[in-house]
Amino acid sequence: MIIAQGITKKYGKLVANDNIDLSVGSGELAVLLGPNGAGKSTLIKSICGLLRFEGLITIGGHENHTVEAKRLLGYVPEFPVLYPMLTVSEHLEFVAKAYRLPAWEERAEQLLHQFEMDDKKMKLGKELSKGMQQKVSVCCALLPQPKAVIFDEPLVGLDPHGIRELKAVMWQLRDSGCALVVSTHMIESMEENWDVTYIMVKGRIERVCRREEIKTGQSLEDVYFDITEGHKREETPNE
Ligand SMILES: Nc1ncnc2c1ncn2[C@@H]1O[C@H](COP(=O)(O)OP(=O)(O)OP(=O)(O)O)[C@@H](O)[C@H]1O
Repeated sequence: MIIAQGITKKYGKLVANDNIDLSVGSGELAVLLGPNGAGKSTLIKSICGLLRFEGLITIGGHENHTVEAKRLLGYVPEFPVLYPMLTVSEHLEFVAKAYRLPAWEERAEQLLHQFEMDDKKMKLGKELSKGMQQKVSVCCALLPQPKAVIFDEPLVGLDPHGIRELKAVMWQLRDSGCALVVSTHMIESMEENWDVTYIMVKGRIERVCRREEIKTGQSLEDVYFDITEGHKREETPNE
């Protein structure tokens, strides 16, 4: 569903993404890991069509800058960007109209309820806390029922209920056949349900690891530190 081939992105002389290949199928959850500055957000922005890059990215077989690709793709950015003078309800209405969604109201209600935003519908974007903005951003991305969703650090700023709900939503999306890419530093939060992990270091994919490849007792965190620090963490007696 999401295919990136030979992606190179330079900011001046800095090569932020160096010849990256990534492929995420329908019903697959890919985790994107890497230290600060590894190039994760750059890759995500390229996939979402927000940056110019060298290489080819397709969503459901459509080149990523096309309207067809954009219809299929949902994006939850690292930092939510809301309209300060639109209410929460108006944000969802705006998305519904932009995507020409039929009968979207019930789904919008259900999403807002799921993230405990029922009583915030009339609040303006500028009146929302960071976590509330994040929840609205998630609701807006999911309203058009995308077939592929990219989450950039989605759990940061959410309260425990929001984290639980968003994780549940991700698993539901995956089970319903959606392709997911989740970039995060909160490795533990993804341990339960990942299918493939891409570990980026200095603009390159250093390791692609499928769940079935990791050894019994090995965690995603272990795999990460193996790659980024070149050795396994010493196990503590409690692990
Ligand atoms: N707009 C920009 N102009 C110039 N350099 C940039 C720009 N955006 C990112 N970079 C650089 O590109 C590299 C990759 O940044 P990117 O934000 O993609 O990393 P990241 O893996 O998402 O990091 P983090 O985990 O800290 O969010 C970094 O060296 C960063 O300084």
